[in-house]
Amino acid sequence: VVGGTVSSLGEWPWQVSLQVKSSTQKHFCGGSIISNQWILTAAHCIDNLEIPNLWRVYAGILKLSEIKEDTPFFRVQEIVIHPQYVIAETGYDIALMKLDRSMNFTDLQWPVCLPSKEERNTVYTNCWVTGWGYTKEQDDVQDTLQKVKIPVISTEECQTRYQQHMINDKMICAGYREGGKDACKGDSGGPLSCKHEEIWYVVGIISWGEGCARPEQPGVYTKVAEYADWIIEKTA
Ligand SMILES: Cc1c(O)cccc1C(=O)Nc1cccc2ccc(C(=N)N)cc12
Repeated sequence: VVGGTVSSLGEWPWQVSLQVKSSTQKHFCGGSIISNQWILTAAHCIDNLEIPNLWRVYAGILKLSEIKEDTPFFRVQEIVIHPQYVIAETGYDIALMKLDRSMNFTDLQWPVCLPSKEERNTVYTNCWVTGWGYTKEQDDVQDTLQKVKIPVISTEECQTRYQQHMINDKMICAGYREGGKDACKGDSGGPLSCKHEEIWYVVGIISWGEGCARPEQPGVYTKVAEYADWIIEKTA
């Protein structure tokens, strides 16, 4: 996250760190708890890492340095990638991870609400991006979960900022015209969380952007409401 501040423990209880255990173990992407057995993330996080057993899901964490050998994690039993996904920039950048066991909810690990298809036209005015990703384009993963408030912008404004791309109606964009605040590499798969009538929804999934926090280059997110039916079908 660029231009953000540190979060407090339990502030974003649906945020998880998706880590890959190979010869080493490291944070790869963010994700959101949407039920006691399913994590919502970005399909591009899984590129060439489709083997469920590689992944470890850490919930209820604020600092990545908290994670030790004996820190509990969830294994992944199944990975579901949207069938139309190719690369983040052309959309369908959405995936689901089924946990190997049901998660007990606590104050520190708790699901976020999914926006329904009917809420596709809701105007969200209180949206935040969270993650352990880069704080500038050439950076590294951060230790403490960061947060930053970012306004949603219209699809037409977003399309004018990305002339070389097709911003379709299954994408949602957020950013400041002057830049300075944005998601970045390492935040991918994490939520664009919006509070609407006292309830938090995962309105977007951190997907892509030209650089990070550049002026007139907003962040592009997978618009979760457009995939409500797909998510319900796959997690039933
Ligand atoms: C290609 C690249 C890097 O190598 C390092 C940092 C950023 C980038 C980059 O161009 N964009 C990105 C690469 C990977 C994930 C990203 C997620 C969000 C955003 C965003 N701005 N909302 C940009 C991303």
